[in-house]
Amino acid sequence: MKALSTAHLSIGYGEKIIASEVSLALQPGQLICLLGQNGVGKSTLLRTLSGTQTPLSGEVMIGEEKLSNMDRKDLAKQIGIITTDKIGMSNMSVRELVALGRFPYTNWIGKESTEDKRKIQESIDLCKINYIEHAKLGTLSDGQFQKAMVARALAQDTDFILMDEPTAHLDIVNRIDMFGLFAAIKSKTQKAILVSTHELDLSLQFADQLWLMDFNSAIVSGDPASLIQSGAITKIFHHEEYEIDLSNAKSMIRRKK
Ligand SMILES: Nc1ncnc2c1ncn2[C@@H]1O[C@H](COP(=O)(O)OP(=O)(O)OP(=O)(O)O)[C@@H](O)[C@H]1O
Repeated sequence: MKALSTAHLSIGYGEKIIASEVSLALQPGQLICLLGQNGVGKSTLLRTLSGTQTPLSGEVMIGEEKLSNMDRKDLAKQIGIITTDKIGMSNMSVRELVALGRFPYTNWIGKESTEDKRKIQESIDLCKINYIEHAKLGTLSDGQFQKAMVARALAQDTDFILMDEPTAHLDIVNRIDMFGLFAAIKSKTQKAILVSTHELDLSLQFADQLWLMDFNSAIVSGDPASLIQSGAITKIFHHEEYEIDLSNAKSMIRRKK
């Protein structure tokens, strides 16, 4: 499996540059959390890495191949993206949503092959949503819906899964559950997962690497322990009156004995 990487990448909108000279790589089997304050550009970076937004300059690549040279269907076989957009298909069942992940593989009639059926079932099993397989999307809780969206991305069977704030609106139990799911997917499938999130404590606990975005600064990457030690994390969440105490951050959540 190849890496998703960037070279001399600038991201933004027209004259508005959000980040430039971005040099990052997402490797197979890695769970990376992208952290930063509201409005710093996390969604913009995720969209650009997924090929849904055009870079201002520079390139995003899979191995040696430029995303800009790939057609949409090939790209959809390599990168899956889950955004916070609520899809307006409340009458669709969970299984039907997951099956949508197979769209880059199905033929023009859209008929499911044995392989499609197997991938759909595997994804539903891994996300442990069998009990709501036939439920309509409109009847799901936010947590159930998010898991169904992850299952859809899994069914798409891409090497890279990018997620934009997948735990927004979830309670603490479901947030832990989601991050546990990402870790399980990573270990079982060796897929590369990039999650944009505001969950600092869970990111420190579960991520192999963090990418830290700050205004008017280069994106900093590294493993959680070294970024705590270097002060890089407290720097991006600076506040005039408060400071983040990370001395116990990694021990907030513990696996039960
Ligand atoms: N379509 C757009 N056109 C112009 N500017 C935009 C557009 N979308 C976002 N922006 C701006 O780009 C900047 C980065 O936005 P982005 O949504 O990437 O931030 P974010 O880090 O994901 O924020 P949050 O944590 O609040 O979701 C913001 O200043 C935002 O206003």
